[in-house]
Amino acid sequence: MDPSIYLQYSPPNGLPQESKLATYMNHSTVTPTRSLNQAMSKLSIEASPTSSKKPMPMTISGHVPQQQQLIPHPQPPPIMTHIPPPHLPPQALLAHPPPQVLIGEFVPINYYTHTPSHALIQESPQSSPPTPMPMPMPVTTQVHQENVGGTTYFYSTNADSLNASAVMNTPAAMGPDVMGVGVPVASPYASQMYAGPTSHASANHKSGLAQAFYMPETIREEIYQRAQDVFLQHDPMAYPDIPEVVDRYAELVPLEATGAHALATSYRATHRRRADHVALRRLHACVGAAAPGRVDMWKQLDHPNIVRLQQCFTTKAFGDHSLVLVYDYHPACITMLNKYLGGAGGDVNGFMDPFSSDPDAPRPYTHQKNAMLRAVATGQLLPEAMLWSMLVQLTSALRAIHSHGLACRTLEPSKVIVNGCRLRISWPGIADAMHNGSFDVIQAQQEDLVALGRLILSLACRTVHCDNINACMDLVARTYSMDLKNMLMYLLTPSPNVRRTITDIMPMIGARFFTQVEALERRSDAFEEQLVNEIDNGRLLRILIKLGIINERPELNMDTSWSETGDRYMLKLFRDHIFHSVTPDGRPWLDRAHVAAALNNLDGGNLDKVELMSRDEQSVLVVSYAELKHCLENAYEEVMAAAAGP
Ligand SMILES: Nc1ncnc2c1ncn2[C@@H]1O[C@H](COP(=O)(O)OP(=O)(O)OP(=O)(O)O)[C@@H](O)[C@H]1O
Repeated sequence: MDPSIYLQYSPPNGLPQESKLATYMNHSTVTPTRSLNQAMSKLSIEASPTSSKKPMPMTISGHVPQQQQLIPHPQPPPIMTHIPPPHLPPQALLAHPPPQVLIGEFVPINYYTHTPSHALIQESPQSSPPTPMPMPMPVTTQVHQENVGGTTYFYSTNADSLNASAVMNTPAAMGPDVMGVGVPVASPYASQMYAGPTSHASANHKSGLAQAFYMPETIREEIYQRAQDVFLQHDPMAYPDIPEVVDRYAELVPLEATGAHALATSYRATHRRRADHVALRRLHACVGAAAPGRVDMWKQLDHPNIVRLQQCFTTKAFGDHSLVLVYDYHPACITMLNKYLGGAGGDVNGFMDPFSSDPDAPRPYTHQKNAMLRAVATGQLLPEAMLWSMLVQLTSALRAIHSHGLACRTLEPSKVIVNGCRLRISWPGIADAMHNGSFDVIQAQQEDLVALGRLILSLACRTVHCDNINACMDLVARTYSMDLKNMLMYLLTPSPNVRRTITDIMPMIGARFFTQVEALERRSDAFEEQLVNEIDNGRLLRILIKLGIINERPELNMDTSWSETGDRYMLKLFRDHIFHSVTPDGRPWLDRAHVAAALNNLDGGNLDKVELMSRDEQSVLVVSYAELKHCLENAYEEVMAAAAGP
């Protein structure tokens, strides 16, 4: 706008020419998008409809507020107090999580506590997702101002905006229900609006709408634990014998304490170029080369219940002729032995090794029986559903291995790792890498089935000392179903004349496959829902980044007042509105729902109005989020253009 036009008008409570607000009103409406420019040309300017208000011709991207918005505020707020627009619920980004209930580790049916849906409605009646609005066109408009109790209010008015509002209220814009023809109308801004929680998530699993916005504690804990594991710093001086670099890998950290005469050692390492983590299994002084054919077959095997073998190489970096196998690294995993069987001691009750030199140590049979009875008495036996879940996962892994013409040969509690409710066979292919001689694969596969039976029996009795099969089966029969007992009997009693296959036990698992599938579906629902929230959080973060880049920028293109004038001044006031609002008695008003709602409205660029008060509390500007979004886009484009250079 030509400043002379502005100077012609000097209202009694008008803005001084150098006012920052005036610089906003003077701002250019050149929009960053071509379509908006084209739309602008179709719009016309109309005179102010209300004679009581003083027209100030200016160019502003905005819309005529509804009639009631033009009526002066009867009691203008004496201080900067903003009432939060109640349209949108807060996002997960912005608050501490409420407590969650962990339900079932292996059968993760429910990640949330249940609450009837009426509770949700009471808690936050205005939490429905906003109606996406069409993008306002930058139009030449008129601004009215009025002074109420010493505060000047500015409104933009324009007949075209009224038309825009009218368009908003057409049946087509209101969606299929209003139109009554069932034709959904897609909003071009749907991707920018928070869609709210899904009905199945909020109605079935949560104890309040607030929980819809925060990640369930179980998921958060799992993810934090993994991150913690990955970012754990190790002192390189603590492992002086470990080489700095082994082949393409560096930063080796032992995964376990090993004795001086260990035959194998495991490390976490980092790929020097890709920077991702891997798990290395080093076989000490392994002179014979690995059987290349079978190791290659293991590399082909990609299964969710088997740790993937990436490569295998020999090295002298450790001072001997070591064979190193490289596997995918699964952070924060724990061996089944440590998790369910009490670690190296071998049972969950922490009894001593029955073969120890201690004369008071219980003898194997007594020890075994005591361990089992103690587990029953103290309620430490695992739920049957969990055992079936493990059986399904391990059976699935063995099925993949056997169908590749391989045999596991190392299925034991210390060679299965657990991550949450996922089991994986760890260090697969080690036996084939160590012994390159030929062996009977069919026989080895039969032994895998027995090993599977022993593993499940150990878990059922919560002890690795399962040599007395009869006593163990007794316990299983007393505690678990006949189906489980029959399955274990089948696995543990090989018949020399009958060749069994892993598929033979599938009918014995039967409908429990469905239970497992349902549990996984529920788990994936829970994760998907969190993903939706995180996508929205990312959107809010991006808009915050844009605001941060613009607000308080010391200078742009040698203009030191850039961030304080024009569009940027509006954004500064908006930043105050979001983050620096105060209560009527002057205390900071900290409402994260307000922050999230304001950012969502800004991102959506809808036509709702927001009152922005200048810091001297002399003026209040009533603008739509659409205008603010326009200001944001303009200012950000300016910064980007400056960053790109001439
Ligand atoms: N792929 C993997 N990713 C991350 N950690 C793993 C992986 N495989 C195994 N681990 C972890 O490495 C550690 C050592 O595993 P390892 O199999 O060497 O255990 P172990 O009981 O000491 O067996 P062994 O006596 O045969 O060495 C365990 O804590 C296990 O959780």
